[in-house]
Amino acid sequence: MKYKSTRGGVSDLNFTDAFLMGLATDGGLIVPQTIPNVDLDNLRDLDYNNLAFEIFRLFIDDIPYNDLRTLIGKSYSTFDTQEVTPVVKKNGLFILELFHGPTFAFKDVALQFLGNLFEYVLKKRNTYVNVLGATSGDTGSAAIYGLKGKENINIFILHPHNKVSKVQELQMTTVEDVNVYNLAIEGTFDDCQAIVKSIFNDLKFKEKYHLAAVNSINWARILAQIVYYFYAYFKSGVDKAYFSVPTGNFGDIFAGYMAKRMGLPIEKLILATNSNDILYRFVNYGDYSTGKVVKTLSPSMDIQVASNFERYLYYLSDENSIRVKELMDEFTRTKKLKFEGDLLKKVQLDFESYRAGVEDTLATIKRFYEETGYIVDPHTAAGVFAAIKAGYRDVICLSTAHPAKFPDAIMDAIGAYPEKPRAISELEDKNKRMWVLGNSVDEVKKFIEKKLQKG
Ligand SMILES: Cc1ncc(COP(=O)(O)O)c(C=O)c1O
Ligand SMILES: N[C@@H](CCOP(=O)(O)O)C(=O)O
Repeated sequence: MKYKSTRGGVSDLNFTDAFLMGLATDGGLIVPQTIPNVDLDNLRDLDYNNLAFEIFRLFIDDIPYNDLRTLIGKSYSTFDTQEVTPVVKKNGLFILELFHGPTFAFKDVALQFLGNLFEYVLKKRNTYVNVLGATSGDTGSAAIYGLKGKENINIFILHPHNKVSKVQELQMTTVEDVNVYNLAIEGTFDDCQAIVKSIFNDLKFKEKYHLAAVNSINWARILAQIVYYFYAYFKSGVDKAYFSVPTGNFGDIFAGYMAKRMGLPIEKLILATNSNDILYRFVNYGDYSTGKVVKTLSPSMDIQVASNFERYLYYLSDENSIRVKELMDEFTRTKKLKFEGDLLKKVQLDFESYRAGVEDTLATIKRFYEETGYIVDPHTAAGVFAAIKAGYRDVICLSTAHPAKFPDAIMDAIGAYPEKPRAISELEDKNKRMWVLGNSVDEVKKFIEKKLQKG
């Protein structure tokens, strides 16, 4: 399998080079040059690790199979269930529980693998990386847990200061390994993501400091997330699948789109947003224009500019890189894109979208709890809200985080705190380490330079 950029300036990369490149050097996102088709019958009865192996090997042909199996086994041995992503049925909905990893959010599924993959690749190539990432709360902790203490890796994670949940902040800032740097930026997640992309686009700086990516701009993230769509489809036993996906950066739902393109019978991808509704407006009205980021009960989805939108745009434009580049340049200039007619109809064949405001989120947590005794976190609640609105039978809702990461929202909804896993309750007593920086590319660059020169 070879990889190329959505903007056409990079092509014929093998998987490992695509993985290390992260953001393509022409500013685009990396995609596979072809999309493999799967034979569902060969995958149907596999356990999670074997399913992951069968899917990964369609996209990775430069890592020996035995090593790939070992990496997968090591990555998912840290989950609290062998199923890795179990599926439970509640009130006519399937809940795909993606929060059984070390940081209790779906990001662990990919980032446990990426941590081990970095370690493996760096050893093979006898080199090092400095990982740079942006987080609205969950990617940061999952990446830190995936990479902390690993040799030849430093990790710099930017989060919006005071805009992530208390538990999310503690998960990131209580890790004391010397290779971990938490930077709290005086801005929004969009600002953090823009700083990170701007630094990656400074190719001299990127090369000089061996920068690498852990956000979903890295193709390996998407790849690892494709697996659980297959897993949930087989576990649920549905014939045609409807997936409801709480969405912010468009990475998770894009993995579902890829699964569909690989032959998984997905009838519809239901895209759930919170009040930061740019993707809801895109799907329903063809209006992809940025608004102001607002703070909600689901902070990890408090995003306007969705990183992976460009990957979808590439397929929506029939893999026309010139068109993608034109559209992305227009978006950079005007902060808006408009889609109409047949193009919008094409979007609506794949997706439908609903927006859960604060009251919808609270009411969904409450109602679902009263009817089933099961507590969903505020992000999952947006997906459950959307699934109920859509009204299809047997929708599979991606449960992207454990409710204990957002105890205050749960208290507001049901009048009680969710049970805390020990790893979360222990956080309060630990030492914290973070640096508060302005919303400035230069400040972040200077910070990185200073820390790396010292080290
Ligand atoms: C708990 C949770 N749910 C949903 C999302 C949205 O996922 P994506 O950004 O892949 O659209 C995020 C952030 O990525 C998250 O942390
Ligand atoms: N919601 C995410 C934002 C970053 O998304 P990513 O999937 O591109 O890493 C978070 O929790 O950090």
